[in-house]
Amino acid sequence: MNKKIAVLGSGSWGTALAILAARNGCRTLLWGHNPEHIALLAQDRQNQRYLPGLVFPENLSVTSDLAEVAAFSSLILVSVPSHAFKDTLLKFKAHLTNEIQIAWATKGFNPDDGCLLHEVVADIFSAQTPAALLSGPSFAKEVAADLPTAITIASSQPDFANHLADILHSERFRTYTNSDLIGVEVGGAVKNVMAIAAGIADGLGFGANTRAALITRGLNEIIRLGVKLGGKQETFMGLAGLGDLILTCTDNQSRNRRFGLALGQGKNTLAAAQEIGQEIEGISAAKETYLLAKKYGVDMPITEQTYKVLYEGLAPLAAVQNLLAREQKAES
Ligand SMILES: NC(=O)C1=CN([C@@H]2O[C@H](COP(=O)(O)OP(=O)(O)OC[C@H]3O[C@@H](n4cnc5c(N)ncnc54)[C@H](O)[C@@H]3O)[C@@H](O)[C@H]2O)C=CC1
Ligand SMILES: O=C(CO)COP(=O)(O)O
Repeated sequence: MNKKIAVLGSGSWGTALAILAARNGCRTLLWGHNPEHIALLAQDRQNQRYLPGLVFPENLSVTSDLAEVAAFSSLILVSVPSHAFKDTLLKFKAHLTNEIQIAWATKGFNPDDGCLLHEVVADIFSAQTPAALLSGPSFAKEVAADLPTAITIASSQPDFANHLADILHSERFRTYTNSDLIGVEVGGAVKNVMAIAAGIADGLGFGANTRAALITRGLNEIIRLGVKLGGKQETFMGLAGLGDLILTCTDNQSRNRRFGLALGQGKNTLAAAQEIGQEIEGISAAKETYLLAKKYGVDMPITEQTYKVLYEGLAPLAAVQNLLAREQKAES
């Protein structure tokens, strides 16, 4: 395979995806914004901080120079946190001289305005720029350890989705294509809010019944918002919807779930976030989802209570009580 890809973001997910592409025979360049961290990666040939013990394949190199990225490949895969997504693309664009194809694996909204990330991409580049999103149940450590994983590649340009699938797909990493960008984006962003809520419930000592109820009613909320924003209902029953929701609400590898667990056990938001020490996308997604729900008149009670715990100092137990005290209604 004589293909090249540049991965932007040298955290756990960007590193795992770069290792995956390189293992598949693709020449891969991993970019990170922190030159000292990148120097360590170059020296150790592994990412000690995020994926210790996984030696980089030979065809994986690293850089902190966006000009080098722009010269290396016309295909980039962005895996920086959502708060850095727009800024990273703007800085990258300044170095571009040729056509570009953009994929991203970031899960979240643009923080300033709650826009979906495909809107950010279309604004910065053009609506014609080949664009695709990677999402679904995929913990970085398990992908890097080559454990079987299945994900969704969403794009309105089937040729580009297939091209990306060709680079990433392997026996241990199955890719499914989907044309519903909005549904896949909303599923990936809002499941992090539900994972915090599920963690809170477990941290408070509630049981499996509560967790299953939160996942099911959480899915309902995600569908209501996603369909309102233009996503397709069936997308939310797939890997990037229910699949990722189950993963992050039930497994302690999830930073969002662990953050919620710490809150339920009595830690404050700052202490809980410091304990995790990595990106917790659900914190900002709770705010953005809450504001979108208000803007579009969508009923999202779990999101609302999670928002109030994170931003208004509501006690986790009171949040659960508020949910339970809601009036009896038909299941929908
Ligand atoms: N870790 C995982 O298992 C998965 C993560 N994701 C998504 O991938 C995205 C990145 O998450 P992780 O890599 O897991 O986070 P992480 O916490 O492991 O690493 C975050 C990375 O972002 C970098 N960063 C921080 N501020 C930055 C800035 N202003 N500009 C550029 N880079 C900056 C950090 O230096 C670090 O390399 C998130 O949206 C997350 O939801 C998606 C699927 C799986
Ligand atoms: O999105 C993820 C797995 O699909 C990772 O979830 P966390 O960010 O909660 O760890």
